Amino acid sequence: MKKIASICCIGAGYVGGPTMSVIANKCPHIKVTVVDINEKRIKQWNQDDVSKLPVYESGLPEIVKETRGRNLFFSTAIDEAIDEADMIFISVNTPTKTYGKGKGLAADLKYIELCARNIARVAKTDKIVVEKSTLPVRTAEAIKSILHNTGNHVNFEILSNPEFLAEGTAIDDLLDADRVLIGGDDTPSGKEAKNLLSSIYENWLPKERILQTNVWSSELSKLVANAFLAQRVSSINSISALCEKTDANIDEVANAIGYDSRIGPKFLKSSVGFGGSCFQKDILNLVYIAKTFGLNEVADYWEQVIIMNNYQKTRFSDHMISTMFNTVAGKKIVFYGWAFKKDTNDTRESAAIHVADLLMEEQANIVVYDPQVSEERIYMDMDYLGTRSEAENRNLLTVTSDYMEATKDAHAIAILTEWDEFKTYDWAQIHKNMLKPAFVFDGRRILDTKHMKDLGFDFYKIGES
Ligand SMILES: NC(=O)c1ccc[n+]([C@@H]2O[C@H](COP(=O)([O-])OP(=O)(O)OC[C@H]3O[C@@H](n4cnc5c(N)ncnc54)[C@H](O)[C@@H]3O)[C@@H](O)[C@H]2O)c1
Ligand SMILES: O=c1ccn([C@@H]2O[C@H](COP(=O)(O)OP(=O)(O)O[C@H]3O[C@H](CO)[C@@H](O)[C@H](O)[C@H]3O)[C@@H](O)[C@H]2O)c(=O)[nH]1
Repeated sequence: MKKIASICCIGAGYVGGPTMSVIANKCPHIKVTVVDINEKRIKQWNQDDVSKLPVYESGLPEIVKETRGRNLFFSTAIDEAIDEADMIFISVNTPTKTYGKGKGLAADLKYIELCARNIARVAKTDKIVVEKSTLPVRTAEAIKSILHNTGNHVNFEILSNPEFLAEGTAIDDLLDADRVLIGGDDTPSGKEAKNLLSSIYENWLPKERILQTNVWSSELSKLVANAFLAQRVSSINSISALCEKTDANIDEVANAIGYDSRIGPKFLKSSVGFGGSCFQKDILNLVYIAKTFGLNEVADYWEQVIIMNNYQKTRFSDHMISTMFNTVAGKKIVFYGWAFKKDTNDTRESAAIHVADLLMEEQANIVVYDPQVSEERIYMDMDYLGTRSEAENRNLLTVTSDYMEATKDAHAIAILTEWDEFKTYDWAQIHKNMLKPAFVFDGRRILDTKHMKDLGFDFYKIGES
């Protein structure tokens, strides 16, 4: 078996950056170059101060500091890196299509195709091309077709190696992955490529955790894993609505069912709704694939997970409005948290965006505090929705770095992200600062109901009557 001496990864985002940092760190004998068309992002990856990397992940700065410049490089010289590499990972974004056929459902593969064409144009020696991005089933076929029709007699082996890391715990997830999935052809060269990729992960993971499948099983498993995880969140959130109408408590119900070893305790935390760049996109993709094959019942079944998630976000904002005497116009509402979950600066599909949008439709004045998300990002999220003008967004929503000052004369606080620091705030002081009745809407179930009520708050916690 030949050896891999040089890897190139196209896409220096939330997956490409951390994944390649860990590979480079664990494989000092391999040169790893991460390339991107986004010059600003590459500059950020290369800056001296590793606390300001473009991706905020615990443990990442230390790994980058140790490895960058040794065998880890970030660059915009894409062609050069492709030319030099034995193995090329494609880790570019695959958002939901916003135009044309499959609009709103299918994955937009234009970035993937551009990568494939770039590789086809530049490669002069045989390459293993690895799909790291999440892709619809049979995308590898399309990539293969582009690469095999270049006419320059280079052999390409295409592998699917979807990533399962979750943001906020990316480094731990990579270092101690439950499993690594490698899909590829069962031809001799396909098997050799799978084994070569496997040998990279074997530098730090036990061989039993590295699964080899055919390429389509691998592509489909990624979508299905996310669909199952999201389904658990939507299932528990559907029950949270029922708990609010009865005297049941959603954490007690989750705990009770999670004790059943067949169900298990994880991913049963009720919330204002799941966000993140993957769950919704991947389920929509699954729905689209099912519809394409005429499997409408299958499509409807999975679509319900998203319908329930949208319901949860709307239900939360509707409850805020009805509790505050059916009007929030001109009222100051402080948002604690904007990221889609704690310990990340990623805001894609964050429930906070949708809750803010609905409240702003009612003319509320939103003040956002998030320990990691920038003001620029928050305005980009709101402007992207296109609900109102940029000027109106800036008029109705402001961003603060002072979580305590923000509560002065506020009518309400809504907790949209479960950042640990929110639990340690001086809530007695916050109560003093606010107008009365002082409303707190806990969309993440992080505050103690009795304590908050004892302090005098009008307190609502999702999943509790
Ligand atoms: N974010 C996650 O937690 C996560 C986890 C598992 C899988 N995934 C999947 O991994 C893929 C990447 O996700 P991400 O969150 O890292 O995306 P991202 O948007 O953070 O990063 C993608 C990067 O690719 C670059 N890019 C796009 N086209 C390019 C081209 N032609 N040449 C060079 N660079 C190009 C973009 O500039 C961007 O920096 C997606 O398919 C996603 O579904 C994401
Ligand atoms: O019990 C739970 C668990 C999660 N969430 C929410 O669900 C969303 C997604 O959370 P999580 O899965 O932890 O983060 P992601 O980074 O989106 O990771 C998911 O999506 C990635 C991209 O495909 C996959 O690689 C991961 O395996 C998969 O967990 C977030 O808004 C969470 O707040 C809940 O509300 N309740």
